[in-house]
Amino acid sequence: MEVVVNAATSVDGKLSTHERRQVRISGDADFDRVDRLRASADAVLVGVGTVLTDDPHLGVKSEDRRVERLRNGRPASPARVVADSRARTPSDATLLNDDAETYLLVSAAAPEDRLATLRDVGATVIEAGEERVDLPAALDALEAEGVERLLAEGGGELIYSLFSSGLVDELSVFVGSLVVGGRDAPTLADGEGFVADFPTLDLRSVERLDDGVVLTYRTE
Ligand SMILES: NC(=O)c1ccc[n+]([C@@H]2O[C@H](COP(=O)([O-])OP(=O)(O)OC[C@H]3O[C@@H](n4cnc5c(N)ncnc54)[C@H](O)[C@@H]3O)[C@@H](O)[C@H]2O)c1
Ligand SMILES: Nc1nc(=O)c(N)c(NC[C@H](O)[C@H](O)[C@H](O)COP(=O)(O)O)[nH]1
Repeated sequence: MEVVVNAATSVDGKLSTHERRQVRISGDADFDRVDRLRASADAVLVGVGTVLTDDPHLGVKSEDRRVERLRNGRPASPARVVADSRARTPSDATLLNDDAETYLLVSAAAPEDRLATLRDVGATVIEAGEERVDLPAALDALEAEGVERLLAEGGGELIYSLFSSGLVDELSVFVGSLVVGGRDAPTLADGEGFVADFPTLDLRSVERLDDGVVLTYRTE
């Protein structure tokens, strides 16, 4: 499976404010680039933190791209996937609508009643891990469902875990020209943090877009 991570940060590396309030960092051209990435993916992954704060849709917005996918025998939008150890995704979350399939990656610690409620509203549940989602195992299960290209859109906890499990193949970051600040504001990679064996990246391109730059890396 090919795993592509995409996010937008401020120049100081933040994904959102210290209150975890969403900030529009990307401009229209960058959101269109994200739409193109979504259109090329079989599934889009976010952490439940992002679902709880942003209530994202994660679908392909461009009608031309939706039509092109349908013409190729694919659903108009990729499947949505949430890393959600304890099944905290609200049952009225936008990404549970009928626009595409939705997978919830949960752990053995997820309460049965929450799982039943979420299955009732159409979610497909994949269990991997005891307390927290075991991402390598969960991604193997997604691959068995036909997901060959996965786009991970954040947030910082999830992106850190993907790096720490060695699962990232490509990273693109839009760096917008603003400073968000805040020692507790989410950054591109949060989690515990590395103290050695830092993942190193191979810078492949630098592109000026909107009022910022897009940096694209492959992992080594
Ligand atoms: N600017 C951007 O590109 C961008 C993108 C996405 C999110 N955001 C922002 O990021 C913030 C949310 O990020 P976050 O870091 O709080 O949450 P997150 O979206 O990374 O979700 C983290 C949660 O996922 C669950 N999870 C399950 N298994 C996990 C695993 N193996 N590893 C890590 N997490 C696992 C846990 O409950 C964890 O708390 C919001 O403020 C949102 O607006 C910004
Ligand atoms: N690329 C990007 N630029 C930003 O400036 C920003 N704030 C996000 N934030 C990620 C956000 O949390 C969601 O994951 C989706 O960007 C929302 O997607 P929808 O429009 O609901 O499909 N992402």
